[in-house]
Amino acid sequence: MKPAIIRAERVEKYYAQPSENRIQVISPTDLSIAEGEIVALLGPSGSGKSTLLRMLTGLSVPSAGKVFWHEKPIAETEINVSIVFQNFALFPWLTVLENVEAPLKARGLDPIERRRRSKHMLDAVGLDGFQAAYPKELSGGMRQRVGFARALVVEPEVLFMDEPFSALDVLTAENLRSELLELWHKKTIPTKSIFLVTHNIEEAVQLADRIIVLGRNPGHVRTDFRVNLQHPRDRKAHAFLDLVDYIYKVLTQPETQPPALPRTADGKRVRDQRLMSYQMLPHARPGGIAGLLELLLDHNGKDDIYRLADDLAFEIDDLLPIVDAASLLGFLTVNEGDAALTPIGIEYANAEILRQKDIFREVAVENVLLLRQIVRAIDAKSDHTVPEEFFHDMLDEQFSEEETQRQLETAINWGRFAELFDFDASRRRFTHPEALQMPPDEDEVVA
Ligand SMILES: Nc1ncnc2c1ncn2[C@@H]1O[C@H](COP(=O)(O)OP(=O)(O)OP(=O)(O)O)[C@@H](O)[C@H]1O
Repeated sequence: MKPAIIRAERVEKYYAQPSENRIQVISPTDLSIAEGEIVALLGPSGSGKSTLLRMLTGLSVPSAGKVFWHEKPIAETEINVSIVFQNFALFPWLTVLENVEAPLKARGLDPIERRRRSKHMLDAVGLDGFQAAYPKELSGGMRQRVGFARALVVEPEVLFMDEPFSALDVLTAENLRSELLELWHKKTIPTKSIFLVTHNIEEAVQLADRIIVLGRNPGHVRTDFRVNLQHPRDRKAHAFLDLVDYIYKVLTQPETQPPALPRTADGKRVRDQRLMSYQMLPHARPGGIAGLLELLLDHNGKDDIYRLADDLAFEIDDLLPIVDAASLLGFLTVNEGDAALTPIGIEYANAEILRQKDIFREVAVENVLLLRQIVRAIDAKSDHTVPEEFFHDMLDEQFSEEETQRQLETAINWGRFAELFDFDASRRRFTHPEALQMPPDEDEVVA
């Protein structure tokens, strides 16, 4: 095996919370990127893909562990990487040519040389003739070509890409992917390795020599394997589909053997989200859950999750939260990448909307601690209202601020659908579902 260009040794990332606790985003992880390979990093939303990319590129300092560039600590050496972002991240006030020249200017290259190199790179990505255009005049696909040209013009040893094709339409993305592969295989670019973060399984199998799949809570490597398929890869070939299916299985299979609970260097308590008192609610809407169950019913109550995603033209990131939510509520079970309806799931899929609400209410209270607590708190209060802040403060012991907001949004959404409670957005209070509109506070009354 070729020597590593970048090597991460037991890197981890955690974030401090207002309390003593810390949120562990990445548990201690070893990972290396070697010369000559395209590595794809897959994983569900929130598994820490971007966080890992940022640590490998030196953009973010690990909370513990080390990252080496050619075996030297990354902070102590000059590294040669560039990153292509999902949202292009171009400078809108600069022309296409000036955007591509920008990193060379930052590296102090003289104007003639930087213009020569930039024009050459614009030609290579098919943008000759667009040098004087501004980003806003270009389509998404063209903008991302500029993104590629700007990343490649510095001749990075490792090219990092964070979901570079996901903001593009299917055909444009396909086109750019094959052009990138061509540049790579024909060695038009001197880049020695490519590291791609994606949530698109087929994209990973199409491009990568090696695929790493992350799991969540906290982020950790679930599998890391080589893809030994010849290029160009045939998406319909058995070997291709087998790999796609395998990755789906890994992503949908519950992890029965959790890795050891991490410890921080200074001995502070690190929370493992698996051991939290609140389970993380998957962000799915009741309508989406019902849609999935109905589709499964049409498929005789059981099907491969990969096939379901294909039927729905969903990407795994869109489908997984719905599958997770349906599983949490007891509507289906997941085994070896297959989802199967449970008896209550079958009843739900066949029911009319009012009966669906009744069933949802029962299973939600039974299975979701947060909803149970909200209902109990409303019942216990004489005015039958509870401030959102109360639950916010409990949740943010365990989740980031952003995730706390998302958890509350999902709880409100589910609670409203099941008519367990209502939410008064102006007062930020949970209320009884049949509560009469409260009169405004006296000081809010305008005389
Ligand atoms: N500053 C922060 N403070 C607390 N938690 C954070 C912070 N930044 C990120 N996180 C958490 O880290 C986790 C991993 O985030 P990250 O963006 O790396 O995941 P991802 O796999 O790239 O997700 P996606 O596919 O949705 O982009 C998330 O749960 C996120 O809420």
